[in-house]
Amino acid sequence: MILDKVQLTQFRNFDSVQLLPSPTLSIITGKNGSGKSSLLEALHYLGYGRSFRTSKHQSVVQHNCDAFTIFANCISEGDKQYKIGLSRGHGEQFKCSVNGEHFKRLTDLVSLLPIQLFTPQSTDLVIGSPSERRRFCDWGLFHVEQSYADLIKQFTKVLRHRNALLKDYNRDSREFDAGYWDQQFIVLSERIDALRLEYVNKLIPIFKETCLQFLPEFLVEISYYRGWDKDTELSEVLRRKHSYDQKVGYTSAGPHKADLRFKVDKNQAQEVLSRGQLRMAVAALQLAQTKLFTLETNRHSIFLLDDIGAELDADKRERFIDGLIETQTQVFVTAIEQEQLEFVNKYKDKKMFHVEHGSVNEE
Ligand SMILES: Nc1ncnc2c1ncn2[C@@H]1O[C@H](COP(=O)(O)OP(=O)(O)OP(=O)(O)O)[C@@H](O)[C@H]1O
Repeated sequence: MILDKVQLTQFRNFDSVQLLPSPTLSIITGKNGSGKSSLLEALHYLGYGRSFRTSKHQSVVQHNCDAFTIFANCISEGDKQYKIGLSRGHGEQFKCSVNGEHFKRLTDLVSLLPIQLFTPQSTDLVIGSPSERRRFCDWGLFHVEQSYADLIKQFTKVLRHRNALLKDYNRDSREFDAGYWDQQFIVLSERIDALRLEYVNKLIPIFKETCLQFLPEFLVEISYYRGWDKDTELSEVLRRKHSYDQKVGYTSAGPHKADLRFKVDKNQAQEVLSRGQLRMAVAALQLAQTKLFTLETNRHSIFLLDDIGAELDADKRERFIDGLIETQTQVFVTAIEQEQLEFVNKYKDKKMFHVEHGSVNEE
């Protein structure tokens, strides 16, 4: 799916703007505070139902206005058109529609548009908490494996219930000890683990090959940790951890503790790599995921690159964008100045946009 037209109203500093992006590469330039990241933020809403800068939807609504609206005209691989609308006002729920039909669940909308984001903060994917890497893996599975979103939803419900019983264990242990919730927990955990393992096993060789282009001087390795000891059955792990879990009031092992572990030359990545190199590791990982997505689904994804000039040298910027365009990804890039992207002259059907005073003009 690619974006053919995007219209925003009352979104950040944009009163009302329209963008007709290129199917391959759209470059958005403008001074600090002109609204470049806000444009990407609006596209991010279409793929995730949230901003990448704030968890407060009201911050995104233009000052002194009631609601923001994002409208997008998308074209699928089979040339089918989708008209997507999304709006949210102060204290309201999302209103979303696809081809005029209103959707109750935001997941129905976000599953249509596989969007990835790279920003100067993206190093968190390597050096941040395991939840960042679980989200990364889950994005890949969510867009490749149709049943995955429901599986995660069921698991989250069971985990919450199990944790509530653990917290209450001293008052009433009967429901917990009956074993029904453990059985559910184990069945769902093993299904999630099997899918994640299969996914990571496909990702690793693509990542290795991509790393050779981005960080050839290092041996970068990733391995999958499933959230409990690899040689022990989950039922046994839960049994051994029971008194600890009861004391702390939550489940300390399971797929909600899974991770993708990074090693660079057998050390922690942050001990070996510079900030720019960490960004390259993230770029390689996201590019590998994009390649895998295209291979598995034969669909186009969308990639947002915010502030590309920050700590990536020209050679790496070019390599990153080349790699994305080779996988037929629709790419949106922001930069303060066009000089940061001189190499883009080689792309024939790119479009350049300039953002200024709340308007977006094609150049
Ligand atoms: N809710 C809002 N209503 C109106 N204007 C807003 C709102 N929130 C932020 N702004 C303003 O919108 C502008 C756009 O900011 P944005 O971060 O998108 O700019 P940018 O071009 O990415 O800047 P930089 O290059 O510094 O990262 C800023 O001037 C900001 O003050």
